[in-house]
Amino acid sequence: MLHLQQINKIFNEGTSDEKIALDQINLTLEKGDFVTVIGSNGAGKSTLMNMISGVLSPDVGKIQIENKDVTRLPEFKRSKFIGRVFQDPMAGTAPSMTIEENLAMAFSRNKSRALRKGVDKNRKEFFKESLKTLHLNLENRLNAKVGLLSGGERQALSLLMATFTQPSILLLDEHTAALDPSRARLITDLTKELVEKDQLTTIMVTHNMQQALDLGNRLIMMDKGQIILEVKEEEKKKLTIDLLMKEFQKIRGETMLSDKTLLSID
Ligand SMILES: Nc1ncnc2c1ncn2[C@@H]1O[C@H](COP(=O)(O)OP(=O)(O)OP(=O)(O)O)[C@@H](O)[C@H]1O
Repeated sequence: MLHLQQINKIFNEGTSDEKIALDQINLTLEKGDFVTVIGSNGAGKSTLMNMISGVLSPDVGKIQIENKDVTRLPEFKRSKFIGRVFQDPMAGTAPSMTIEENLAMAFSRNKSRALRKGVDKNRKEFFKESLKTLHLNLENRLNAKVGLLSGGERQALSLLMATFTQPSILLLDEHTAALDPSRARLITDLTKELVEKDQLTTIMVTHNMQQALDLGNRLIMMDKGQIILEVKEEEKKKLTIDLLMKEFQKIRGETMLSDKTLLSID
């Protein structure tokens, strides 16, 4: 479904600004896997998302989506495989267009898949039915300009637009971080519902550990461009924030120890 093989990304290579953003990343997601990604600032989480969506290409390594090698496929050609929701509620929708126009735009981006589902003829009905799943009464506001919606409503719409054509991969990039707690909860619940409904293969970056534990069947922790911890299924269900913190501490402790070792060698 998604296969990342030996992905490396170095920014400003060979300069004093050199930064290894991704270091030998190997990751395979099966259909329906929902992976939450945590890690400290600068760990490489956004770079990983940009690599999968095609915003960036790897220096070394291979990316496959649905068994197709997309490593050198530009973002606009990859978009038919990918749905993405960003942190900023303003990023995923066009404010001067109506809800219906926004949905139509998202729909046509992934038309071939959607057409196969035979929904093109009854598009308006399909949009309304899809909007109902948000429980925000937006199905009765098809002609409202999206710029008039609240942040939470816009983020819910972005989530719907990213998912309703059933992308091969759904990327959620701290998509609840800019919302107040009650709206964040609403979007978290919606995410769970929409992803489970269609068994979408999903990667979600979050700084909220509880959210990382509550959602998904897998969790990865990144640090300094590497995946340093992977937890799956039953093991993930048993995880707590405390355990995660201890694990994080342990791993970072080891890292600090090796830094000290290096310093002492110097
Ligand atoms: N375009 C770029 N040019 C130079 N360095 C970059 C670029 N993008 C990212 N980096 C660096 O690569 C490293 C990984 O960055 P990335 O944004 O992927 O981290 P992150 O885990 O998403 O962090 P955060 O949680 O703070 O958003 C960081 O050290 C960052 O400064």
